[in-house]
Amino acid sequence: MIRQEGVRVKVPASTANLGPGFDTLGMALNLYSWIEMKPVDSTVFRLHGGNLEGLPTDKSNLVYQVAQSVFAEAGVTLPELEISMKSDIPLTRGLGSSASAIVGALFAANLLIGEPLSQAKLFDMATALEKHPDNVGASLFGGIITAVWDGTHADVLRIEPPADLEVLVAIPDFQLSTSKAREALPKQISLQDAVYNVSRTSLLTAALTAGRLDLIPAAMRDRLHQPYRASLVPGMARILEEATAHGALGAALSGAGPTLLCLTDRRQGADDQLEAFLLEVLGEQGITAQTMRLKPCTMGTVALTMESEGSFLDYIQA
Ligand SMILES: Nc1ncnc2c1ncn2[C@@H]1O[C@H](COP(=O)(O)OP(=O)(O)O)[C@@H](O)[C@H]1O
Ligand SMILES: N[C@@H](CCOP(=O)(O)O)C(=O)O
Repeated sequence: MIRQEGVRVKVPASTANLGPGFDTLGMALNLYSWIEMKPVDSTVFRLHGGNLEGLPTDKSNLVYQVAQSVFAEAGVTLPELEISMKSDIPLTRGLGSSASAIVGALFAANLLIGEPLSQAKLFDMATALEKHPDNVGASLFGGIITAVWDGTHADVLRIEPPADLEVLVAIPDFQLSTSKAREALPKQISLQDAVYNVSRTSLLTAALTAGRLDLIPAAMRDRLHQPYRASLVPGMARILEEATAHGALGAALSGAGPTLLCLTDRRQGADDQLEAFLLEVLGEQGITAQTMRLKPCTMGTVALTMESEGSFLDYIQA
């Protein structure tokens, strides 16, 4: 059954790794993108807002391509689509814009044709496209996720974020593609560094599950990827080293960067001092950055009602 009236979905941004959990931990954030998809006679794209500037408006667009992969999997032919998008997630900054586009497209396309594919299937497809499960898992399921990918199938467990956990991000004014930041990584690491990360990822996962924010400073440290990416984000090494002295529970590169992320405890209210520190360190390197105070998003991707009379933009701005 094809929904001729179309569908609308809302997808959260995500931060991957949380420091040590490279390619396995992800957390959804209360920053969103929206996609509307309708069957039409001739494909058209409506991209709203500055974050989507420059993206393709033809059938090479990622969202169109991903939607077609859902239709192919379900044995449905639907080559012409009207796709409207708006996103508050800055592009190529380490806040999961590509994952939100992939997950939103999979979710919307599946909804448009009556949901023949399960959530687990959508997650496998999303991970195969994104190549790692952390961002797509968080955007699809919400909250904090820990996931593994065997190349075909992804297993995931969702963790409810601790109530007092908050997030401060500094988003530098330059883009850093995930592929470039992955090229900086070594092919091999020492057993000592592997143990360093396995132990901290385990502790961080357990601490988040148990709401033990006091364990985050010890757990949120990494030797697998951040040291190799530090030269790509000037100021990052100092921020990771000193953020806890300025009120953070822990600091990390958000995903592949360049955004820097601090976890904070709402009860400590240290954000002003921490924000000033982040901006000062980046500023010393000649980098201007935008800060955002965010929260973990407990919801994953959700369908929005199409009953409203208003346009896509009226609807999402209401
Ligand atoms: N809404 C969208 N529609 C189409 N492509 C998108 C969309 N959002 C992101 N992308 C693609 O994803 C790329 C960014 O992915 P990536 O380098 O992994 O950074 P990020 O950390 O933002 O996910 C963009 O350059 C663009 O090609
Ligand atoms: N685990 C990946 C996460 C990339 O996240 P993104 O938001 O930068 O796409 C990595 O660290 O490469």
